[in-house]
Amino acid sequence: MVVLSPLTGYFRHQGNVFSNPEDMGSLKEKDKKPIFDDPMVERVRRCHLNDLENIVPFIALGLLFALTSGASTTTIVWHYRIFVVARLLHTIAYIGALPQPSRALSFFAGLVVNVSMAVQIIMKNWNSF
Ligand SMILES: N[C@@H](CCC(=O)N[C@@H](CS)C(=O)NCC(=O)O)C(=O)O
Repeated sequence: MVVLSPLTGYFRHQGNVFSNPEDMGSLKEKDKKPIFDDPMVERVRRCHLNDLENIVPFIALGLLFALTSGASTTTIVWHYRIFVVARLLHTIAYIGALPQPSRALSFFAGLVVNVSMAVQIIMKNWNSF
């Protein structure tokens, strides 16, 4: 997820795809137009947004899971491992425009981990709510 911001910047500079006038200083006057529909820049931005939708909840759930669920260390670590691999594969599938269902499967693997942790946290702490 952290790499996707610089990757967006890389594709912006590669194709002179800037969205703000102040970013276009090096361009000729006729080329100084904001561009919001470059396929590669938008792809990386969608991938970044999808990471935010999934990794931010994972951080909160992963912490609560480790601290409150009572699950064994092995169970916790395997949830983390599967999530990390799933999200790396999701990024590779998205940025590489790999054929579906590669991206969908990696997305669902990460989602299952988040749902599994959420369910276990709720079940363990139900009486404390
Ligand atoms: N916000 C997502 C919700 C569903 C989702 O995350 N789907 C996965 C698997 S198909 C995905 O990679 N969506 C593409 C995206 O978020 O740009 C969307 O708009 O698609």
